[in-house]
Amino acid sequence: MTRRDIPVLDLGPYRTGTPGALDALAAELRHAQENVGFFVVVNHGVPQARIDAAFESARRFHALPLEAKLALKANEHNIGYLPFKGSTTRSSRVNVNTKPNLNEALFVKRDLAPDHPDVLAGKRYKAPNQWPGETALPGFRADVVAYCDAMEALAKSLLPLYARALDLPADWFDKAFELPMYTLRMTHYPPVPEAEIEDNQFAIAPHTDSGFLTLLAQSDIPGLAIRLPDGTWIEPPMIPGSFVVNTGDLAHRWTNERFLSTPHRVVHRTPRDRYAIPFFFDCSYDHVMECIPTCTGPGNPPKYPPTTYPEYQLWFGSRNYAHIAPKAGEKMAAG
Ligand SMILES: O=C(O)CCC(=O)C(=O)O
Ligand SMILES: [Fe+2]
Repeated sequence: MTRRDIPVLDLGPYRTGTPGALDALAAELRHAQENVGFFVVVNHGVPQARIDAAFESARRFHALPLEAKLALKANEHNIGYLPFKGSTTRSSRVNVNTKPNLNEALFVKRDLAPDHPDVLAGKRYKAPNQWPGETALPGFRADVVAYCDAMEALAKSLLPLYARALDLPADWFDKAFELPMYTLRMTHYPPVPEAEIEDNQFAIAPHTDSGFLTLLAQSDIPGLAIRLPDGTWIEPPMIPGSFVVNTGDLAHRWTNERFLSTPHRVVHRTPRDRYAIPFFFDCSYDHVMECIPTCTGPGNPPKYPPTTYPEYQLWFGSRNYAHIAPKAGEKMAAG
């Protein structure tokens, strides 16, 4: 297997409305989703300055003193700071991960005001972000929110392709994604001397992402590897300014396993700090993901019960993070 096994999709003709471009690209997407679960997009329209500012925000945040970061420790909504070695990827189906990941991260969700009705109602995963002060990091909040807005717009623009790839009308996902849930993970992987890395320990251990799709701005430092269905690990083509896009577990379940949720991991051997800013994109909070009609039929019954974002994320979060646990009466999806 070679690098060429991860398809590169050019969004240019689709974005400019070239006749036939939607269905041509949807066919490429279908191939990528059914065979690899990962692809790379170019000509996506997100300005490079916006991407650079997001990487710079990650660098600035993690350069803060540890006490300042610990003051923002991730809460029951998985919003906030996850300390170094603060997660162990127990949700994995491809590796028994017992060692904590060699990274620290800041999790950001849609920027809700403290008096937002869902916040006041105490809904899981609906809470204000935990920002460092404007004095400590001037412009940080504005840059991160602008990046989330750009990622939300890009992800939404891909939905007609996902719909056509599944032989559905182009607007089929519109209702489900009326107010998408999303999470930006701003990760720092410090260089760790070889001698300090234990057996079966990773910068981020083999895992599948939990959501519908992930947009990962390409880092200039390698480390990400993808496990193809035949078991070989390959690296995505490093195309500056591109995004690596992959399907997560919720798309895998929703499509009755037609779209792959492909395992991946990060091994960080470059003696430099590595930053990653994956954006995890999901449907609206209350939308019930029930097996997509074109993914089931005689002899192919739905393999999963219908589920919602909070039900599935609660299972995933409680496996991987000590700070996430179901409360009495809270519904959780079996993984
Ligand atoms: O750091 C990367 O390149 C990928 C990180 C990743 O897979 C994740 O955070 O889910
Ligand atoms: Fe991932």
